[in-house]
Amino acid sequence: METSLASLSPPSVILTQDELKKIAAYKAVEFVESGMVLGLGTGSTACHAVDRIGELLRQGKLKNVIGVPTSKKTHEQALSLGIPLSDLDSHPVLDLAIDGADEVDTEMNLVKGRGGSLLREKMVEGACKKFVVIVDESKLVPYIGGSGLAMPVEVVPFCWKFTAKRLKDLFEDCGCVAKLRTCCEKINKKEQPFVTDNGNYIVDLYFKKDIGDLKIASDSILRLAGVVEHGMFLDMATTVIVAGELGVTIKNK
Ligand SMILES: O=C[C@H](O)[C@H](O)[C@H](O)COP(=O)(O)O
Repeated sequence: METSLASLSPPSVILTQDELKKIAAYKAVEFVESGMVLGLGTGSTACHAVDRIGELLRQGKLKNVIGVPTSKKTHEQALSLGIPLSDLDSHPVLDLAIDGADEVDTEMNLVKGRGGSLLREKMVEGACKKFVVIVDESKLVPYIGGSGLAMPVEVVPFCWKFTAKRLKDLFEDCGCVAKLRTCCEKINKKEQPFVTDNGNYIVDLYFKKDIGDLKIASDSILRLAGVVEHGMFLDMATTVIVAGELGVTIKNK
């Protein structure tokens, strides 16, 4: 694993989190070449990368790029920018994907899916030769789950409470709390489940302690009937670009 510092001089003004996301995104788009088939990520950081790809295509600085979006939202964004689109059925091997993450640990393992797009992201990014992750420095954690925020699990709606209970029981020793994700829309003052692009629900897991061996944790979650996928992306990122107040760090596998 090699770590290098890109040449970005320390800013004289404090940058906002969104400006840092944009810096990481633009840096990642430098890896894009004409003729590539690209996985297009989802979320506020990936959105900057998709915008930039659209801009370079419009300017003629990139040509013949094809995008495979990881969500309906990114599909819409890419369409509006005139990026030619395809899917995994037609392009089962992609050259490069660029996407954000909710957490990045010291081994470049990720938590993704706080925006609800983890399943399509894992399918698309798992089919890429290179997967470039773009984050601002707030996403760096010492271990997965270390932010204290959600580790999302996509589950089928059928008896979701049963599945949520089994997920919680799996991680009882870590003080796990399992919560159904809801959306802002209420019907008769009642909160409604957040529904993914695939028609599923999300159960968010919160841990009080380190969950230990991530491969074991991953396998035990995936063994539960009712679980579709989880938001741990283990050993998938090939490059992580981190934008922080002191500049951009690029870490390669
Ligand atoms: O489902 C959402 C995706 O995994 C996003 O890549 C992740 O949540 C990071 O999003 P953002 O760049 O908005 O922080």
